[in-house]
Formats: sequence, C-alpha cells, structure tokens
Amino acid sequence: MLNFVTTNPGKVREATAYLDDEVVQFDFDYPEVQADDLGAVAAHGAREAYRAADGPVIVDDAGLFIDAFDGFPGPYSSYVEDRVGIDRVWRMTEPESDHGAAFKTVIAYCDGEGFTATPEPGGVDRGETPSEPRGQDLAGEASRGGATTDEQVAGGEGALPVKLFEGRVPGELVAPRGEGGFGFDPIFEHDGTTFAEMSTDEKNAVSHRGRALAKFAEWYVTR
Ligand SMILES: O=P(O)(O)OP(=O)(O)OP(=O)(O)OC[C@H]1O[C@@H](n2cnc3c(O)ncnc32)[C@H](O)[C@@H]1O
Repeated sequence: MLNFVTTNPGKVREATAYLDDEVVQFDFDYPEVQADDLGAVAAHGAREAYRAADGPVIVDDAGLFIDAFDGFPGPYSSYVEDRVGIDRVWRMTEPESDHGAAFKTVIAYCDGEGFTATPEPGGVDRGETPSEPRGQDLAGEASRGGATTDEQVAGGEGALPVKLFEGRVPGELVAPRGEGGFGFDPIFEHDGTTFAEMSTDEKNAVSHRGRALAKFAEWYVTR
C-alpha cells in the first residue's frame, strides 16, 4: 500500500489508474516550503509526511509554467488557481504572442530507508520519456546543479533519503474547453485536445504526472 500525500483527489485518481499497488489518499496538509524548485518542495513534503504516515509515501508537487511569463506561476500554481482563477490566467496570456506552456511535476518517494539505485551524475532524473525509470538518491548530499535548492532537496546531514521522479509535458494555453480533470486542465491543450477533454487514461498517457508515475512505477516494482 502506498500513501499519496495530497489534498487533491484528482492526483490520486491518476495514480490509481497507473499503479498496480493500492494507492490511498493521505490527506496531510504539510507546510509547503517556499521554493522555486518543485523538487525541493516535494522532497520536504515527503519527509514531513513520512513521519506522520504509517508506511511509504509519495508526494507530487506540480505546476503550470507559462513561457510568456518566464515560467509563472510554476511552483505557485495552486495559489494562483485559487486567487486568480484559470479564466483570468487565460485572459492574461491571450494578448501575448506566445501561448506556449508546460506542466511539470516532481514525485518524491520516501519510505525511511536508503536506496540502492546508482545516482545519475548531474542531478535528479529529469528525462521526459516514460521509458526512463531512474530516480536519484538524495540522502544527505547536495547532488544537483541548481543555484538555490540543493540543500533543501538534500535536506541536510542525516536527512531521510528521498527519491525524485520528474515529468514534463509541453502544450499551449487556450480558452477553456472540457469538463474533466482538475486545476488548469481546461486551458491546457496538448496535440489539439485540452486535458479537460481527455479521460484519465488519455491524460495519463501524455501528461507530466503520467510520465513521472511511469518512471516511479518502473523503479518501484524493481527496487
Ligand atoms: O499540494 P497537494 O495537496 O498535492 O494539492 P495541490 O492541488 O495544491 O497540488 P500542488 O501544490 O502540486 O499544486 C499544483 C497546482 O498546479 C496545477 N496543476 C498541477 N497538476 C495539474 C494537472 O495535472 N492538471 C491541471 N492543473 C494542475 C493545479 O492548479 C494545482 O493546484
């Protein structure tokens, strides 16, 4: 059994559709660290949640990165969805010449144990294809090239190990269409279809979360 630490049932639906193991929503609203890096936020959350949960946990920190706004709202997407709303985010983007955007997610796994997989030189597994099942051990080592977040990801000396899996999907922002999904799905179009017009399985097949879950699932069964 795997605890998916989230207040968002949409994320759990997507993970359940993907993983063979039983996935249970663990509604634990951990204090999110303020960081420009999804990995740092997810790693921190996974450690906090593991201490509160009875078993292994995954935390997914995700966001919408809009090209015209240099990646805004990124890690602050949940806040912007609540305070600004997806209609106004679309209206802000509409006058821009570039409507490009990407969803990104980092899944952090923690079970209180160390991991045996070999760390990849150069950082967290940032590949995009579901066929790359590698994560990285981040216990107590500042192993990434980023400027501000190495220490937050590594968690300092003696910190519980976490393993990170990233997924990204490019797309275009459009006027809202569709009833499915959650969050910014109605204004995010990929290959002519918004995520809100897709079924959960269709979205998982191409989405940031699906890609990260694929990497996680492949590692999880063989770890
Ligand atoms: O933190 P938890 O409790 O898991 O739930 P959350 O929904 O607040 O999750 P995040 O902190 O990861 O915030 C991500 C925000 O990014 C947006 N988002 C992330 N993944 C998305 C997806 O697959 N489809 C649409 N919007 C998404 C949405 O606005 C989320 O609120």
